[in-house]
Amino acid sequence: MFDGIRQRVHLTPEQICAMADRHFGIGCDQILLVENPQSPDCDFRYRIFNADGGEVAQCGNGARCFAVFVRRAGLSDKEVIQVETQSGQMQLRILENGEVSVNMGAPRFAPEAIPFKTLEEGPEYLLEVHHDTLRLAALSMGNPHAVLRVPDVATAPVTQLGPQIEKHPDFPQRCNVGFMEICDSSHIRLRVWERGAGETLACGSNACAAVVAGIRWGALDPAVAVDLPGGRLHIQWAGPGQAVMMTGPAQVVFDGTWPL
Ligand SMILES: N[C@@H](CCC[C@H](N)C(=O)O)C(=O)O
Repeated sequence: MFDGIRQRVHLTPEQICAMADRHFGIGCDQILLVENPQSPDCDFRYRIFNADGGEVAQCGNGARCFAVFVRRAGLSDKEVIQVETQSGQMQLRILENGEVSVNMGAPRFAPEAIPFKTLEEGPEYLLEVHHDTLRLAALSMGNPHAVLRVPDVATAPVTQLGPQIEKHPDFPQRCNVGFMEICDSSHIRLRVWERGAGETLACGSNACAAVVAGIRWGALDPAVAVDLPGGRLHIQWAGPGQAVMMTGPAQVVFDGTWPL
């Protein structure tokens, strides 16, 4: 059980993100707040906040970082850590090489589960954006994702189209937008415009969404290496109803304390 919360402080997520910026001079993409779990099967529970202070249900990078944080702080020596999140129970496994493998759960495609406004469910949708019609996949990894295929990720219009798709009225809870270049059937390059955070160096849940979309389009194998600006992830998906497995590193950047 987690016994780290000794003092309750009343800060809003916006205040925490702003303090992180002020004290550490960084732009945080997400912050995780750790709590005691409700289920006896779980070791920890955490809540996830985007840089804009909005609470969200899923964060693949956060899951890997959390596993490394727990091990480093000596909070658990279990090989598999069970955590509760808003998107359900997740298993985080620390591998011998220090990387973390995360069971990200099964993707969901039902439009109301994403949520995405469309008349029919499909592996691909057409979305009108500023007089252009874009082809994209829409799916949920516990949080909403759109994935577009681009010829060259380096020149993809991430900062132009990303915010427009993120806030498109057909995504009523907004979405994370991935721009995927398929190098070959087991290797993609990806840049992500994240809901509530803008373009980030990596997004684990969008990496899962991109690989799932590519597999459904018949363009990718069940195991794919995903190169993001921040590093490489390995994603595996065996098909509908199966959980997506994400494996990759997490690196400690610094420790800090806030005088409250
Ligand atoms: N911005 C996302 C939540 C964070 C995703 C994360 N960076 C990841 O690695 O999966 C959202 O609003 O859903």
